[in-house]
Amino acid sequence: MKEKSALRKTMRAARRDHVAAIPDMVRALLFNQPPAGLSNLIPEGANIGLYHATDDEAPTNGYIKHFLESGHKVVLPRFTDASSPMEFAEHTDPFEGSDLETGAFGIRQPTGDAAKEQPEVLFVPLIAYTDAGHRLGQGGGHYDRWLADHPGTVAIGMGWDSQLVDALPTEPHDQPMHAIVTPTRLYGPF
Ligand SMILES: Nc1nc2c(c(=O)[nH]1)N(C=O)[C@@H](CNc1ccc(C(=O)N[C@@H](CCC(=O)O)C(=O)O)cc1)CN2
Ligand SMILES: Nc1ncnc2c1ncn2[C@@H]1O[C@H](COP(=O)(O)OP(=O)(O)OP(=O)(O)O)[C@@H](O)[C@H]1O
Repeated sequence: MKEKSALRKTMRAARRDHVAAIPDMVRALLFNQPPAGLSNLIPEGANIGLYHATDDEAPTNGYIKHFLESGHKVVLPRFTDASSPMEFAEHTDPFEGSDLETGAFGIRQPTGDAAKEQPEVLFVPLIAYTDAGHRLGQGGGHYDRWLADHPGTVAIGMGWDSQLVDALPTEPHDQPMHAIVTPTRLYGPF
């Protein structure tokens, strides 16, 4: 969809500028652990899906460590290219990343021998979001397809405040988030 691709371009650039303007010492303090308001959405012992963040994405390392320390299994997406579906596999070493390898688009993901697992709560990267929980992703349809195929999943968008937009172009396959978390706000739970 043309309108979405144009918006992705603008919003990726806005995100790059936003992140570049955050001093490193401040950035290190952000997204260290999920806000208390999310705890109702996260059943005890649930498998938690996160992602391995690229440079400008909301960082996930703090959440990964937090959930592992709280007794949850953490799973990360694994995919071969933009057109094939993604799956999730267990990640146990956030300190060294010894169980990860670099895949398509330079994204670190679980190696082939990591056990396939299903997330029950899924933190989702995004390019833009609205205050009603609508989300614009990378355009591969990976998360939209996965969430359509796993309807019980609690989906929580993770992004920077600069990624908020008034409205997004929508298509019937777009999957709404149950909540969106930023360094300053929790939108939802809806
Ligand atoms: N960190 C991370 N992992 C993820 C995703 C994501 O958005 N972020 N995904 C989300 O679905 C899945 C991978 N799917 C992807 C689909 C398309 C592109 C993509 O088109 N990338 C752009 C480059 C973006 C940029 O760096 O500005 C491209 O190559 O044109 C990336 C990932 C699963 N893992
Ligand atoms: N449930 C689905 N079944 C089949 N194809 C789908 C489904 N959901 C999305 N797609 C396809 O995926 C492609 C990308 O969709 P869209 O532009 O909405 O992606 P996005 O929301 O930005 O990406 P993502 O969900 O990966 O972050 C579209 O061609 C769309 O038709």
